[in-house]
Amino acid sequence: MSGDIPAAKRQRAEQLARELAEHNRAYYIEAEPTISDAEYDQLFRELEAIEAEYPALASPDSPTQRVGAPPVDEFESVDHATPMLSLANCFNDEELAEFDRRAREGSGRDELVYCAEPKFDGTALNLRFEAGVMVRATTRGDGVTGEDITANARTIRNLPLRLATDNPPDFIEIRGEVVLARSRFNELNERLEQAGHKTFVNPRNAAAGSLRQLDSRITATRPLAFMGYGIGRVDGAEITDSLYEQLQLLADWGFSISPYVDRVTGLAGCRAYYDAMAARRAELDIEIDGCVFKVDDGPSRDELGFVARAPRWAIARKFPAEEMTTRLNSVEFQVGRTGALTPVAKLEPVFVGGVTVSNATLHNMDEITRKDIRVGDLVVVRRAGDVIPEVKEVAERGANATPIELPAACPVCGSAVERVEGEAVARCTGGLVCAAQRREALKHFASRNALDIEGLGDRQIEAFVSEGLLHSPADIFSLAEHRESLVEREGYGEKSVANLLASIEASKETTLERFIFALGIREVGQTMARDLARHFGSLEALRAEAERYHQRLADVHAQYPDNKAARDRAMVAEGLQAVPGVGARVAQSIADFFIEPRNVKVIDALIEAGVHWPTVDVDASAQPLTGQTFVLTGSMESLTREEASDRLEALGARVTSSVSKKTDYVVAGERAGSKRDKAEKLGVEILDEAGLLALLDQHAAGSAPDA
Ligand SMILES: NC(=O)c1ccc[n+]([C@@H]2O[C@H](COP(=O)([O-])OP(=O)(O)OC[C@H]3O[C@@H](n4cnc5c(N)ncnc54)[C@H](O)[C@@H]3O)[C@@H](O)[C@H]2O)c1
Ligand SMILES: [Zn+2]
Repeated sequence: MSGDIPAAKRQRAEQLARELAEHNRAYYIEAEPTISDAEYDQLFRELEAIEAEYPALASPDSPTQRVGAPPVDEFESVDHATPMLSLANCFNDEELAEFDRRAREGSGRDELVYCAEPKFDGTALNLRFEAGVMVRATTRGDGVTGEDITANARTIRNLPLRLATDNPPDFIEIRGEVVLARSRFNELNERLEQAGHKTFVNPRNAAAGSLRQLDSRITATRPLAFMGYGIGRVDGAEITDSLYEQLQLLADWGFSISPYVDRVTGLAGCRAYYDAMAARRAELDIEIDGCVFKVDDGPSRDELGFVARAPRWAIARKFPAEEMTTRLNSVEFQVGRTGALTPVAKLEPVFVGGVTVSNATLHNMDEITRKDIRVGDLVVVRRAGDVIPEVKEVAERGANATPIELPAACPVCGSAVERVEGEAVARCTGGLVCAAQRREALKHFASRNALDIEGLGDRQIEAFVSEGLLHSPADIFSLAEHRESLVEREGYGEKSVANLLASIEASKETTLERFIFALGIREVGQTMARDLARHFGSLEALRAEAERYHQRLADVHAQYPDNKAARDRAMVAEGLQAVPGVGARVAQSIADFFIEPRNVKVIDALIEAGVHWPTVDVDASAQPLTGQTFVLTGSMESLTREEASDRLEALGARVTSSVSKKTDYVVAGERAGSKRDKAEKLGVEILDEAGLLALLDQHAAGSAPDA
């Protein structure tokens, strides 16, 4: 039978097995992996696929049949009372559905209830308690035999050394993950760096490496935490067979468990849980790399049983890998709306964060220099959540790698490129002469949150700009003069041109805040535009104040030519800076914008073309919470953050995302983290959920007409 296996397959399987065993050692023993988890998983799946096709190749010691890595001599080896297995994993929704289908069939249920938990990205630990006292702690090792690291485990501060109960089981194994919170990880790395030691790549490796220290005094200096997730063998006590209830039991006994554990029903429940955790991932201080779904009831689990390395009743639904390595082929400089030159990496396409990425930002020249990135290098690309993919660091220096240089002239218009002292950003000095800046300014002007011109998207603008139909935003309103030639264009016709011209006409009726936002003033986003509109009520008032500010700035400069602190102090009370959220930098760019004659010309032309808006009644728009800034953090029971934010904004408040001295209130729900700490440090008032509701009620009541 083994004669049927093609030699190439056998060789590949052997090679994969060898490589994976080597990676296991680097990962579990050294805590210094040499490839990313995603790449490891790819190799693992390749081996699994070959073994599925040729089962004779799946030897009992194949990495697909075993867990982790065997213990080393440095620690004493200890057998677990029940094996510590791994988890089957899946990377997409179909595989999750397949798991649910098999679990239902295997257990004979129409629908299963799952205990849903975050999958901690740390390292597993098994604890033995005898008569309620922790007597031994072991690593997972190869799943059967682990390493005795009791002395190290005792140093973990949130790990109870005695169960908080009067009736402990005679014997119990408690399992969980040793983790290092992100914030603690950064502190640790800083400390290591200062002491001239090697730093860790990520919190997981730091946790694993710290736990396996031969000197427990070193472990004691590492801010590790233990998060309980399960129970192994139990003697001398009847405990609930519901995994969800077992977790509550762990919590009662004094263990930290994830605040996000839940009980969900069926595939739909698992999906919703996964989506919710994926959305929350970035803000969690303890890193997670997926969700775990475990069949909650004991009898169903017994029906399902185990395969070699994992239970059939549990699955880890992994988040898409956020980092991958690939080749940096070249660098292009893109010119933005404000002339800023952004270096963009052109990459060998790579699947990361759930999408194929071939462009990633390199941020600016300072970052490139700091990370010493060169064309031809193998680089780590990161795409976390919805953020733009970035080149994080060099993974390996390429042969013949060449340094990246900032062009002296704008790649689009040829104007000089300038780098302002103390700023990381380089800019094209061409202004509206530069087609790239014009194009980006026009895209911004027509975009949804600005004038919202339907039918005039990025693609159309690019075409119109390159054909010379559009130079400045005001030209949009004379497109009607080119009706004839527009109709002739490919992909256009009478009807689409009529639609486009109609939506351009309709966009003339707008609001002051949209108009201010559409101008594309540097540093002025949507929220700021709204605040400016509300504060000044009219464009004339804003313009007048910008001019006054500019003049005042010049005077103050003359008064204190060498004293920036004095200048800053003198400007604090100036008109523009009285608007919430407007600091010296923003005020300066607003002033610069309105002083520039080319901008004034564009504004006048737009108004001339018929763009108009109702005046904002400054007094009427002053609402109970106008001028107050809120930051929301943590979760609340009775309303989501979006709802809270909507209700606050409806009362005139500003809701922002970062806490500063200018923040009036931080609303801290359950599990609020670093933002709450920062508020405490800065002395910003903190409201809990009840406090927020009271505040909302008070103002809602206040605005209702009294009988
Ligand atoms: N980069 C490398 O070289 C390399 C090498 C080996 C392994 N790996 C990574 O490790 C994975 C395999 O490791 P594994 O076998 O430890 O599996 P795993 O880490 O994917 O899943 C099993 C482990 O999850 C942990 N876990 C976290 N939260 C849990 C929860 N709520 N309930 C139960 N368990 C929970 C437990 O420690 C358990 O042992 C691979 O898929 C790969 O991503 C990478
Ligand atoms: Zn240019």
